[in-house]
Amino acid sequence: MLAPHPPGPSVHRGYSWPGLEKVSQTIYADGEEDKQAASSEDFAQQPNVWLPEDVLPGFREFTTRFYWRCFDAAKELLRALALGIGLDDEDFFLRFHSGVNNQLRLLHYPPVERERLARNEIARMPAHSDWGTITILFQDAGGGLQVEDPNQQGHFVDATPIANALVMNVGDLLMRWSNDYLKSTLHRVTLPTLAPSQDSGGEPSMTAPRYSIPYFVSPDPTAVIECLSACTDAQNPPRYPPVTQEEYRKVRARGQYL
Ligand SMILES: O=C(O)CCC(=O)C(=O)O
Ligand SMILES: [Fe+2]
Repeated sequence: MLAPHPPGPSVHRGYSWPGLEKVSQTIYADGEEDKQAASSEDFAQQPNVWLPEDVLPGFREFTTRFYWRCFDAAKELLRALALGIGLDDEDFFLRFHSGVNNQLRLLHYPPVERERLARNEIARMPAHSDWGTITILFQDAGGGLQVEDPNQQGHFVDATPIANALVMNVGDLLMRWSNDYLKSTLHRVTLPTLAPSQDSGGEPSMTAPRYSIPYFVSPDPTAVIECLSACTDAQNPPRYPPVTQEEYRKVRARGQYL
């Protein structure tokens, strides 16, 4: 193993093999390890785990550049969200996000038997919400990502791939900030929507592999997330107590909700 995932389920770095997280094959990379080590203890405990440079020349440099490019796009979204929520200060969210606590994941879902996936005997990724502020997601053309209809529990709709478009998920912390005005929806990855004949020419009883790249945008660990007054009033009091990102991450890593 050239870039092994560190022990324990809550540290997301390096290569994570199928089954480790009940997900699939993933490579995690986080921003810039120099910055992390310098910026907080937390990141010193979670240094990146890179492949040796000669195994995949340029991977580290490219991935790091891509990480910060994604953050540029995310900052535009955070500004738009601030205005959409009704804040006067479009930079409000930026003050809580230096970018070092984001996470870039390169996901590979190997081919699986269609029947078993259809019968829910295996899941590509079970239903969950993301923990951070927002997630931006790049997905291939195969389909399979579904989002729960917030008005109809248990009813999932396809997030059909659109060429050159990214998907943006609202995470739990933006839901808390906005006092449920923006919902962090449950989503999952299931059977590809592409017909077997359109798959990449493999076995018809097997799905094609799936590739996706989520970029999780999280506040800095010490940021306090508190329901915004723009989203609360007498009829709509704050639904959540203030919490730091670090506290919330730990609670969710234990499989709990606050
Ligand atoms: O692979 C996908 O499209 C979804 C990934 C996802 O939801 C996640 O990693 O949190
Ligand atoms: Fe997700």
